[in-house]
Amino acid sequence: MKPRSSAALIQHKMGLHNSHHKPCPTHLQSPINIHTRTAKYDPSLKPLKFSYDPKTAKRIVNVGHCFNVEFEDTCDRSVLGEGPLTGYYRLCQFHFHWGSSDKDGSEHNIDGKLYPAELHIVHWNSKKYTSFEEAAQHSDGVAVVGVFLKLGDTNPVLESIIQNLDRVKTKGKTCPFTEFDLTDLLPKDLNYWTYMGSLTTKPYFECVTWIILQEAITVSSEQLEQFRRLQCTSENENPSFILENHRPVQPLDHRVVRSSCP
Ligand SMILES: NS(=O)(=O)c1ccc(NCc2ccco2)cc1
Ligand SMILES: [Zn+2]
Repeated sequence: MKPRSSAALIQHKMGLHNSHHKPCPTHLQSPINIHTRTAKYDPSLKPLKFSYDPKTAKRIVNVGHCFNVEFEDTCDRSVLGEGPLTGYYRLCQFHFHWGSSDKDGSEHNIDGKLYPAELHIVHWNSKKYTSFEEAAQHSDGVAVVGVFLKLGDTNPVLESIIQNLDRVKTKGKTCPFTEFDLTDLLPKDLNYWTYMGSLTTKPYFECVTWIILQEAITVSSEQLEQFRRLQCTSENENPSFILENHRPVQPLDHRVVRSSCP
């Protein structure tokens, strides 16, 4: 790259490196492709600390573009702490993203590799804010743990969720779902990548500290088929199915992905 003159350097530093003299906006959108060789090991990153109370599991809701497993989040009984976070974040729900075939479905990619599905465990900063909706308006408001699902044997813990899906087949339906230990769904190895990003569905707020686990959990092809039998229509409409609900990857811009291990 040709050397910059001092004037051009100053302009560049001030972000005036374009003709219309406005700094070009950087987007902090998610998901992204994680280029593992460019991720930077950060020894100051702490191990993740999951403190989930199975009694806070409440219900499963078909929200139209996916299903949410919701938790009681009126107090700090199930929280995620440490890791890249300051303080602890309160668990509010988890959900999945999947594709119309086993060839794609995850939102984040690893070195361009797509997984057939991705689990998102959603938490919000209950020390500073009073609800998820309020927290989602702030850059330090939300923390989402992403876990890849890879094709393999039937996952018995996933099965305990999937066996309820015929009770929430259509949009808006709910069913009780209690006494669930979410830590049973996590992989053994809790090493992670982390970066600042956004919600991957409307309203796409740039409020998320993303924490992507490096080890995947398994899901069988038959279990993925059950996800695709959920309907995005309500019970009195002609049925159409949630065949896929994953967002394409977004530009990384100047963001750096950090890794908890070298
Ligand atoms: N896929 S995800 O984990 O990034 C995610 C998580 C949560 C919401 N919530 C959507 C919402 C409602 C009010 C404000 O925001 C949307 C997307
Ligand atoms: Zn999600």
